[in-house]
Amino acid sequence: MDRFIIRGGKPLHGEITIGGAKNAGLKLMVAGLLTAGRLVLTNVPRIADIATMRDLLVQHGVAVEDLTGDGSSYSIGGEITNTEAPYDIVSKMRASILVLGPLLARCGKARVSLPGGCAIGTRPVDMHLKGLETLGAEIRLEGGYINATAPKGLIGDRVILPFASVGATENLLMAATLAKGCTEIVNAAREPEIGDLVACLNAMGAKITGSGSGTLIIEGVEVLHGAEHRIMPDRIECGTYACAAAITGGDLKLLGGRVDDLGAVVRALEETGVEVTQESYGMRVRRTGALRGVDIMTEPYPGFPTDMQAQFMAMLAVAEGASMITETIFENRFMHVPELNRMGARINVHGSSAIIRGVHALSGAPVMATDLRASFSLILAGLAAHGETTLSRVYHLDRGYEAVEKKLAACGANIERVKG
Ligand SMILES: CC(=O)N[C@H]1[C@@H](OP(=O)(O)OP(=O)(O)OC[C@H]2O[C@@H](n3ccc(=O)[nH]c3=O)[C@H](O)[C@@H]2O)O[C@H](CO)[C@@H](O)[C@@H]1O
Ligand SMILES: C=C(OP(=O)(O)O)C(=O)O
Repeated sequence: MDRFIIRGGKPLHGEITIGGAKNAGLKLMVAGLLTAGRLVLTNVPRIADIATMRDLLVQHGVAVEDLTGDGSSYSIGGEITNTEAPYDIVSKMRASILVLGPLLARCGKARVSLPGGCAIGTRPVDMHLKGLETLGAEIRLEGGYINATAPKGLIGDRVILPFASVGATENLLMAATLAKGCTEIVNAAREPEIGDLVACLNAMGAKITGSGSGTLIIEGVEVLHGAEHRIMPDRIECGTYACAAAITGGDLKLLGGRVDDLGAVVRALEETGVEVTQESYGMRVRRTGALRGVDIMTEPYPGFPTDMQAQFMAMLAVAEGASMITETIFENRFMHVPELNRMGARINVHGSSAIIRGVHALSGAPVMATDLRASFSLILAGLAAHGETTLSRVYHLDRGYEAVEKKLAACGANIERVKG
């Protein structure tokens, strides 16, 4: 298992190119299941989750071609020969559940392993299943699998989501593109990645309106055709490197970064005393004064994203004064707290809130990654800490961040990957 060795204390200066968004790219690849034509995706991030999604799609029988040979551009589409998503892939990556709607819509049946929980929470899929049932699917849970059929095809209807779930919105949205008649998804999630998916589906011939409004209207069509789509920049990667500039007192140009996608994060950064500007090349983030504590609550978009919570906590650990972070999306997303405390942070968790009392400095320590964003919060702490930090279980990080050590080292960080 690879690990990182980080020797902290250097402010980061320079340019980092923001890659394509993991949380858009994965769903856009799944959209390839909806067409017998060719969906060409560009700006694909070279991360482990994308490779897992490629494996999943290939075992469904569709053609997945690496167009440039470097994993940055794929063509996806063709006939589906297998409608089962097996446990060994779904258990690796929860986004696999998103094949359920498209398989049902195109083939009238699907057998998908239940994803189960993960380090950050139990993460049920009841809203995905209830929504598909509203569209006419018959669903049975058996032996850890979701067995779904739509003998008469999917039929458009009104689905009211009790919570604006990102995954449920995407599953229903994709299924509804090929359903008979009109579907309305009320209380749909509004994350920018869903806007990207809508844009791609519409380019494939879908008829979707209401993107970003909380109500999606989908007029079903007979077939979707091929299209070409460039995956949006990863707002979470961008926000993460913004925290790297902030925690080290540096100045980073985040090429391709978009302030508009990161409203709540940018406002919180500014409250801590960090300067953020939109430039023609992307987002610039710099800090010259002290960091100040702030209070944050994670919420569905346009609120503060849960996927930025751990990284912000590392930053607030060295801010002046006290901060409070309340996590409302996942019930167990504070696994980084004991690790940050081992580096000298003073953080107490009370239920869904963490109180962070800023300390003057952190000190390097051996720490362990528990999930994707927690991993990066420990890297951030290591970049700011005195001495050496060793981060193990880097495979969590590799799920969603491309070339971390190269991007950071190019801006002056002392970080190396030790293979093992
Ligand atoms: C691959 C991807 O894009 N992952 C993102 C997606 O995850 P994901 O799509 O899993 O997140 P959801 O918005 O669906 O989940 C939010 C909350 O709703 C609960 N829930 C969800 C569905 C359901 O049927 N029943 C239910 O109870 C979940 O357990 C969780 O507590 O959105 C999350 C919230 O922005 C992000 O943190 C993840 O990075
Ligand atoms: C929680 C995340 O991803 P996933 O939904 O794939 O676990 C994330 O990207 O931070």
